[in-house]
Amino acid sequence: MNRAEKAALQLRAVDVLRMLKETRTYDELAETTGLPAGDLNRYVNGHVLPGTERARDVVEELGHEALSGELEARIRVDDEGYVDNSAAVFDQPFLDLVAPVVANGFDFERPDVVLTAATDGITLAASLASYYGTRCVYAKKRKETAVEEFIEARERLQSGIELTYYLPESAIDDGDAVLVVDDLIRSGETQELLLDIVETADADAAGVFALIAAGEEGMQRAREQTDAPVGALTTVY
Ligand SMILES: Nc1ncnc2[nH]cnc12
Repeated sequence: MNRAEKAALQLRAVDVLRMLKETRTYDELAETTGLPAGDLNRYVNGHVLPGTERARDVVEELGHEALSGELEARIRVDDEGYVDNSAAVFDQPFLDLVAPVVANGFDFERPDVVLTAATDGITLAASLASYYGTRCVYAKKRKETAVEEFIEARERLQSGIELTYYLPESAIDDGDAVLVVDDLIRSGETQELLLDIVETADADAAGVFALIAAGEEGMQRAREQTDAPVGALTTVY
């Protein structure tokens, strides 16, 4: 971790503690975290920053659990198993808390680019890209105007419909480490297309991440396609 990442981690730990503090007293927060109430008070009030190790523990362990809980509280699954996650993907401050937890808790290689597919993954990808200080790029189902060269990935879906995603060729360089992210992974079809784009670009996958895994199928499919870590913050059904 470089100095800027350490500072970002310390600030994110404060964000996580502030989130937890909203529903707890300092004594309860001390119990949850195992840290002294006096220190917590100074962190939450912004007078002192937690050291790097403490910050890492807060973000990786507490953050992960707390954010999975927050995410679960924000999503609704309908009778047919479809997920309404608008309360998560429309909430940029929430996603800004997710980014350091993802960056520190999933063994992903440090990416040069964060890649998603338009549209619902974009806010998450933007948070992650901002945390890592990298580009955020997204493939679309149509060719953007005035771009001359595209990387294309085409697939026939389970439904029989052919789907093509297009990414401007300049978005990913040879040898880039690319973190593939999306709000939701279910069949794994979108992730497969995005991983195809990474391969066509002669780049390397740094990992595959989704906020929500709807079942295990998509995660499994992604694992078959890449050796990079594949993870989700929460799994429904
Ligand atoms: N919102 C959603 N819920 C469940 N499966 C999906 N596949 C694509 N979008 C989905």
